[in-house]
Amino acid sequence: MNYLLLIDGEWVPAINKKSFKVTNPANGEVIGTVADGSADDAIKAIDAADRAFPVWAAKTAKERANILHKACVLMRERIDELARVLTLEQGKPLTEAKGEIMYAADFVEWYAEEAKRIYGEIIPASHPAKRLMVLRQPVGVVAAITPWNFPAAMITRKLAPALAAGCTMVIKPAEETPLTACKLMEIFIEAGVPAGVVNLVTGKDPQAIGQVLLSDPRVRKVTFTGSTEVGKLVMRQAADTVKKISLELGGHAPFIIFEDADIDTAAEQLLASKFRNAGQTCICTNRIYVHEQIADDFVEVFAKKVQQLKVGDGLSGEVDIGPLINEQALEKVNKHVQDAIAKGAKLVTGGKRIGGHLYYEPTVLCHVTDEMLIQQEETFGPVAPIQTFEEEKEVIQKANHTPYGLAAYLFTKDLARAFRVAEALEYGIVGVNDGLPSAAQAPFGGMKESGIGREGGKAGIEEYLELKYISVGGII
Ligand SMILES: NC(=O)c1ccc[n+]([C@@H]2O[C@H](COP(=O)([O-])OP(=O)(O)OC[C@H]3O[C@@H](n4cnc5c(N)ncnc54)[C@H](O)[C@@H]3O)[C@@H](O)[C@H]2O)c1
Ligand SMILES: O=C[C@H](O)CS(=O)(=O)O
Repeated sequence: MNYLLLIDGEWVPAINKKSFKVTNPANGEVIGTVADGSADDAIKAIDAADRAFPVWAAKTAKERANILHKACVLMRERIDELARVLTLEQGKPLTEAKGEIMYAADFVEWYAEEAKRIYGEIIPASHPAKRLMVLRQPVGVVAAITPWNFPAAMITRKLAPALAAGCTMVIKPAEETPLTACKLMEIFIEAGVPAGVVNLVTGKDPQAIGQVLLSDPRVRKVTFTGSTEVGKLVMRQAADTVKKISLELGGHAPFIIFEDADIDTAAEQLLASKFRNAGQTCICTNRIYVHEQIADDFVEVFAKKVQQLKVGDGLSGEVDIGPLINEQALEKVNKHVQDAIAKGAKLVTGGKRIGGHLYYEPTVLCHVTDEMLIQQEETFGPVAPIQTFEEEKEVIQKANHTPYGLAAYLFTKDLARAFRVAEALEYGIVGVNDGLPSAAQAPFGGMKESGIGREGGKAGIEEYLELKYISVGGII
């Protein structure tokens, strides 16, 4: 697979004619090459998006919706091809990759429908000769910067509402997973997206491309998904031209299991929340709080399930956990495990690298304390650190004691406690007896240093719209 940049409806080489290799994290093999775009290519892409904006914005909602519906159909028809490329470059098991493609297509379907419901308002005037109204209009050219862990869904979660609203877009995908982005562009072109409406600038140097996307005054909106560290940098750079901004950043999810919870259900849901994508999702559980009354039983049940997990190449059949994305990621995971053990945690299962490549054993630690790095930093790997608690108020304080505020989980059969605790948790997403809350029709996003804005659901399209208030006088 060898791809170029998509600019103004054409696949073109980078101006510097450079390209870079894409490798399979399961074995290090080269699986393709893509253009190594730079600042000059980003400028050309913005030129194209700027030219295309008035024409795309002038299309009817139905015309935009029809194209999005077609793209969704094509994604679902090509799920096997898309999922295989996604697993090859990102590493997740094929079943998870297919799940991601379905999830990504759901955003396209949802916003194909929402495109036709961008309603305005008529406001009762306080003067008889006036008429007050509000229009919702597309923001304009959007820059999208996306991460490697969900290379399809993190693009369509932005592209679909932006196109539905009438915006045009320049996308810079993660350098680790550009091929899925290229495949998606082929689909949107085939679905009928006109030249220049969506542009793709791949590159090994995100800073050079980002610098242009974040400073060009023609870009009126930046939507970023990635680490909190880079998100802060993006926010600073976007401030100089006062761009609208959406940030979907890091998380550090607490998973609270009360004494009345069903142990097997909580263990199954924790397995899903913790080990999906080898623990490389922004809403993966990162801290586990089990009530002291059930802690021993829970750890025994959970550890047995973890030991059943199969680790290997995501393309090789029945695998539950694929490789981590790169050496740095694996080193961080191992650092968290070794730090915890050095500070008194007990290793229940796992705890080491497997073989010569980027595989790490699914790991459970108990007797974890707040002083350990794993309780403070986003691990982004297959490690489940467990500590106990006694009182509801205590565990809520612990759960909220973090700069992050993306997702949290609680398990109880007590309805009053479910609402009391869910309302007290300082997180944008709360799973109550549910370890997998994400859905295209729901608003996804965080509080505090986990982000600004929401993606998905009704809220997700507002990020790409400007409200215009029109006051008409002299109507006698
Ligand atoms: N909240 C969410 O919805 C969500 C979803 C997925 C991932 N994430 C978070 O993303 C992180 C993992 O993804 P990642 O490793 O790709 O994050 P990252 O911040 O390293 O990179 C994200 C994107 O930013 C680009 N980038 C990096 N430095 C840049 C710069 N100086 N200027 C412009 N762009 C730059 C990268 O090339 C990539 O496209 C985790 O923290 C995870 O929690 C959050
Ligand atoms: O990692 C970030 C994704 O947003 C996770 S999810 O697939 O949306 O739950």
